Amino acid sequence: MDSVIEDVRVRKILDSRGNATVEVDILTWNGFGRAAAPSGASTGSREVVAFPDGGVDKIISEVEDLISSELIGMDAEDIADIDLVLKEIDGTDNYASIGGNTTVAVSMAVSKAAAASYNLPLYKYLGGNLVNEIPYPLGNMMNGGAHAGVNAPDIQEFLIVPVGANNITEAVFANSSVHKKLKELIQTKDSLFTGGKGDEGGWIPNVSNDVALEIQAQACEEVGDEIGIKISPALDMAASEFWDANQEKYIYSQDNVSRDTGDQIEFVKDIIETYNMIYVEDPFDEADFDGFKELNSLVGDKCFVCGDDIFVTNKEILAKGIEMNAANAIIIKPNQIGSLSETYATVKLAKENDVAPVVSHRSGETTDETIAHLAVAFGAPLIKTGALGGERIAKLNELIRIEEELSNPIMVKLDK
Ligand SMILES: O=C(O)[C@@H](CO)OP(=O)(O)O
Ligand SMILES: [Mg+2]
Repeated sequence: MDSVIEDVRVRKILDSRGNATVEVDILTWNGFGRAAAPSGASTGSREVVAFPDGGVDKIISEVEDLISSELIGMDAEDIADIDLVLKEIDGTDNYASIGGNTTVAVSMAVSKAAAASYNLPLYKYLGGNLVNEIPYPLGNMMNGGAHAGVNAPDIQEFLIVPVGANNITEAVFANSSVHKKLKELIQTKDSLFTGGKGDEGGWIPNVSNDVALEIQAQACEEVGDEIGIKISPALDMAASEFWDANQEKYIYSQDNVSRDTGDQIEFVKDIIETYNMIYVEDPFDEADFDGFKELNSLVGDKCFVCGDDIFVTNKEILAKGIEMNAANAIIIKPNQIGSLSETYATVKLAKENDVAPVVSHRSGETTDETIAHLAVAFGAPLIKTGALGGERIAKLNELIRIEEELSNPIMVKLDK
């Protein structure tokens, strides 16, 4: 009774890139939940459709009433049924008619309303009372590729993990210190640097991929020494973005080099070993399961080899990856798959097979903090949500609040 849905509101709001997205309010008899959908720039081709033609305006004018007339009277606790109803309203297998961004925002808002109806925070409502592990934040330090301008490195994200941090506050401040240090280091290598930042708040240096890797490692070491904890470098290469299917090569335009899959395996392995990378995401094109498999067999014991565009939070595609042993980690982005229950099914399959779920933001974000709760509820070892910028710190600061609320919080144990 407490969680019966009484009202559904959908509105058009801004995201961090200045594009339109949806925000959904769900009112129950005794609670309220609000969630907004993010959006990607380097999207996997098998992600569900974000919005149909007509965009958010079509959702407001044509879809809001359809959704609210179905959902009002349903119990927000019945998230699996609600997600099915949304799928039925949509009627396609990839949310092409009402948009996965619409359905994911409804799905998350419904769960938040259900939690609020019983006066529980979302992480506790979903994860249970015994949940006490905090994920390490993968902080975004420098941006290239589709998240930056023309003269930036081809590698999309130079990330770090403060693996020695004892709590989330120490972790997020370690990340912001490395971000500050990198500003100084970039200035020594790039005389034209104006302090420009990419979509996720990382700096955009006008340097080669190699120089970026070097200063990334230097910043980790110097700040790590200053504050007395280990900080490890990590990458999201987003390699689908610079894979040329005709030439069958990875094109590094900033360095004037192209690499076939064999060269790419060697190149990435070498980077991982030289810099002790703890995590590398999308080192190959989304269709290159064999490249993933080979790299995972070479370095999977010491590095998270993580699939984003290759798996798109899709349980069936992950099953193929598990069968091939293509990766030991998977990016979890609820809007790639369109609902909370489908997201959970993928997380469950990953965990059952020792594939680490890494809950992630998108490059276009809002101040919605839901993924902080999902990461804790799912027991994710890592959360990827930037380091700075209002829409990024919304999640990081929420993790600080969650940690404060827990009676016996611990940082999750990383097995790399
Ligand atoms: O590639 C990624 O992992 C994400 C987030 O960092 O970018 P986008 O949202 O553009 O897909
Ligand atoms: Mg990625």
